[in-house]
Amino acid sequence: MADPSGAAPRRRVGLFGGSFDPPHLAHVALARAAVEQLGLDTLHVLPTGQAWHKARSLSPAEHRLALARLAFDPVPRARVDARELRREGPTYTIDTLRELRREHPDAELVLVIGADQAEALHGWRDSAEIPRLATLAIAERARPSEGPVPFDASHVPGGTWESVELPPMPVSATAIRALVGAGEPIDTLVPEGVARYIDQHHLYRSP
Ligand SMILES: Nc1ncnc2c1ncn2[C@@H]1O[C@H](COP(=O)(O)OP(=O)(O)OP(=O)(O)O)[C@@H](O)[C@H]1O
Ligand SMILES: O=C(O)c1ccc[n+]([C@@H]2O[C@H](COP(=O)([O-])O)[C@@H](O)[C@H]2O)c1
Repeated sequence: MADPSGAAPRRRVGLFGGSFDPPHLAHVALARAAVEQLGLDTLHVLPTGQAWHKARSLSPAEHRLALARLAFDPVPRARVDARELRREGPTYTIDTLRELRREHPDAELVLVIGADQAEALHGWRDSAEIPRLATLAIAERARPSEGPVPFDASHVPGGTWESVELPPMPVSATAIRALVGAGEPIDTLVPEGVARYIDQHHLYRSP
């Protein structure tokens, strides 16, 4: 229905961040579902720079950026945004939200995350400010051996969110790295171009 005030609807600008080491089919499905279901005008796909919250060090930025482009360039309205890879120091989503708020002062920002990250969100830098800058959109995440992660909404700062419906896809980048290390195929788990790039650059062959 048209807004009776005649005001144009606010643009919805999405953010979807991750280590993407490597990006896999659940990431791509989540990005597509977010664009469609949330009515996003744009989705910034943000490979993480320095992941302060992960124990292992990530693959070099140039590889993760190339892999992200191969995976997400075909997703309508998604654009791979390298700002977190270029930023000095640890990556905090709040910094990216503040930048995008300045760049899109009239838009609604929508932060897209999997349920596992939503449950950890209270531990993120300046987590209480996040729901003031962005609407949260949360996708269920399947565990490899069980059903979807039961999502506990009490963890969401601010208490409100939208959901992104995704068929359970029990795939993780950790499992893909392990398969490559063991010489097993990964073609059913990642986009074709991603599998080819991993092979050509000998990524993930040793732990
Ligand atoms: N299978 C999945 N289903 C739903 N969401 C997912 C899935 N895999 C990753 N995500 C979400 O995508 C975002 C980026 O995830 P990330 O790049 O860390 O992938 P990952 O598979 O969890 O990696 P790793 O195994 O290295 O921790 C996070 O918000 C995460 O919750
Ligand atoms: O801002 C933080 O403190 C923060 C803490 C943990 C994770 N994040 C972001 O959450 C996104 C998903 O993280 P991950 O670990 O699933 O790759 C990615 O964009 C990270 O930068 C952000």
